[in-house]
Amino acid sequence: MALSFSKYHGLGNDFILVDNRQSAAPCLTPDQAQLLCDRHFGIGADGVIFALPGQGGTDYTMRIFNSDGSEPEMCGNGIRCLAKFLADLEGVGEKTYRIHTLAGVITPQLLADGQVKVDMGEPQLLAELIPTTLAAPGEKVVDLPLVVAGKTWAVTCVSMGNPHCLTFVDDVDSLNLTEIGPMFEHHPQFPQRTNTEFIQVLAGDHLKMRVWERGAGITLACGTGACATVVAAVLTGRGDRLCTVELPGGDLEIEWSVQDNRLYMTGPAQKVFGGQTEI
Ligand SMILES: N[C@@H](CCC[C@H](N)C(=O)O)C(=O)O
Repeated sequence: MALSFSKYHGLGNDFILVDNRQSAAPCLTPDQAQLLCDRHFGIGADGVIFALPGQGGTDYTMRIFNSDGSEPEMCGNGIRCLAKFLADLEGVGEKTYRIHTLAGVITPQLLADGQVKVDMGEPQLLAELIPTTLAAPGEKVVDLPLVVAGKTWAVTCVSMGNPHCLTFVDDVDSLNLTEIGPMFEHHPQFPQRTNTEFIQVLAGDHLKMRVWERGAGITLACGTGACATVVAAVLTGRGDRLCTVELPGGDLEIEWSVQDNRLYMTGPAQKVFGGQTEI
């Protein structure tokens, strides 16, 4: 069977976008998505995103498979790419979409300058909502000790619909993420695995972050992770509510609003190419 696809990226976090508007179920299995994401034997991507019909009065539904075939609840860079993909399909410019995701309704807005601003919703902080067993149900995980690779890390946990474990370090570039990333991801205290962000504070409004993603490994950027980074920085008194988060693929502007407790993420989304592949 031939599959038409488009490839987009948000700061180098890259996705295969599939027009799945004719059916409520993704047209690929997790195994097929995993093959397409392979950088040697497939198209190459951090994940596959499906644009499905909207549910519950929304414009569209987003489903996503990570490059290992697992299905996350949300993807920040991915939803900016999806918004751009939908606008390209519809032939429109500035527009706001209401997108149903497994993490609730998310609202990306295409701006006049080509950037996409996304209302990412409210962060969840209670241990059982991350989920993690690092604290009792009803409690938050803020700067609590976690032993990984023989070292004690002070970690903060935040859910942006998907799980994030965040830790502040003196020098992000010196870390061997390939070695320690999988140990955080599969740590028994994260029953649904976790994304892990390593953060260096450059200034109160400027945080440098590297990420090991659940189901994808090292990526050049993570939108939900950037939002979780600002939440962790504010909770631990290390950063401001309005921050530039510097990632290997570029910068995201993140605001954690005092007014409505929601996270707002602004960044780019770019089409790379389109094509057809056999599956
Ligand atoms: N890159 C994403 C997050 C994708 C999902 C993540 N790997 C997970 O399993 O939760 C982003 O930009 O948010």
